[in-house]
Amino acid sequence: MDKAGKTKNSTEPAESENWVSASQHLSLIEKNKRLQNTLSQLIDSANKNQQTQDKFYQLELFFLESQTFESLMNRVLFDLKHKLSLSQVELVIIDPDKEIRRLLDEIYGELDYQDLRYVDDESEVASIYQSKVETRLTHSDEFIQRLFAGQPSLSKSAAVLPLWRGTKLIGSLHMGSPDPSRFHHQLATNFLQHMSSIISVCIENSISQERFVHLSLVDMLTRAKNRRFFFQALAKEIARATRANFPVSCLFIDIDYFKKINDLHGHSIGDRALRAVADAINNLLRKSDTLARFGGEEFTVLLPNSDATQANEIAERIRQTVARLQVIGSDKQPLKITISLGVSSWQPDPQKAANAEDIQNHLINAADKAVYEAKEAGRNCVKVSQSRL
Ligand SMILES: Nc1nc2c(ncn2[C@@H]2O[C@H](COP(=O)(O)OP(=O)(O)OP(=O)(O)O)[C@@H](O)[C@H]2O)c(=O)[nH]1
Repeated sequence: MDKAGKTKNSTEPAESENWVSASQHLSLIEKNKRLQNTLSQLIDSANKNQQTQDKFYQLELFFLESQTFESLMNRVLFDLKHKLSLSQVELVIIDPDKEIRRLLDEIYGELDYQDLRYVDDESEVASIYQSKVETRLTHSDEFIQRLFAGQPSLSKSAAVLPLWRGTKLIGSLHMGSPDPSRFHHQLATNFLQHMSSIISVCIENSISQERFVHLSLVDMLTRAKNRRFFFQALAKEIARATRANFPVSCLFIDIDYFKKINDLHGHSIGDRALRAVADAINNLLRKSDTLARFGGEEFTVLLPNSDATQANEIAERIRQTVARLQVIGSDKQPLKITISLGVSSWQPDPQKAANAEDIQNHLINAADKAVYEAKEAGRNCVKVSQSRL
């Protein structure tokens, strides 16, 4: 019983138990401070993580938005460097049989990136990793030197990310930082790995997209470009020639008496002759020239930076080469294949501004007329248009 006569409840703590000593009180305050510190560090780190996640999320969207292989490469090789403050970015793409290189070459012509490297098979990528092909963060000078071989060493740490599509290795992405602690082996790699998966998907998608573009610009029989591509290339070339003050020339090429080849030897031998003519012309052209199949047995060639004299020489060389072709006919004898060629040229004149459409019409109409003259003159010859704009 207490002084008030109440019986003390046995479950209530004794007064001495309720009493907290000053030292215990201080220690609780300390503990609380520490907990608050830990909490604010956790919140800090969660915020930083959120910011990093947002940054990577934005980057991934940025990659996913690229419509062509060219724009994707610009984003991966240049923009990524700036957005993540990197010193070096290099991309390696596995391209067996050089199929991707050929495809891009045919669509874009010269599409050269210093930091884009193609290799023929997986083993060349595996050799970069030395051991297992998996995400690697390193500050090993020796590894970094080898990674960016041939370039001055600007990086003190690097992330090496394999690019997978499912279980298929399609390439490798290498990022270098001037900061030695940027890519250290304890850093969480999940953001980087996620980004590399997105880049893998984007690479595959953009290449599939380019395959469609290619189908719509190339003549399937002869592998020459089609009329649509020719007009696009011509418009681009006229703009470039105007800026740089270069001449542009066009050849119109028509196979002589082609109907007879079909009639005498059948359509499939006619097709073979068409392919042989296209290949022969293509082999005589520069990479920057464009051969297109304009219609049935008609081809056009766009010759950037060539004047009438140079174009005439090329036309004559093509004529002679085609005349020597050995395409075997249905009678097992070589066919007689000859072509008639018309040449047109245009040279920018600073005194006389011309509009692009007029230049285009002039080049096409003049070359077309010149082929007609070559046919009239007995075929198997070259005529150079004297018409000026
Ligand atoms: N085998 C084949 N023949 C084609 C193709 N496209 C067009 N041709 C044929 O090309 C022939 C063109 O004949 P014409 O326009 O009369 O000209 P040509 O016989 O070459 O006579 P000239 O041009 O006057 O020397 C036609 O018989 C078309 O059927 C094709 O893809 N394959």
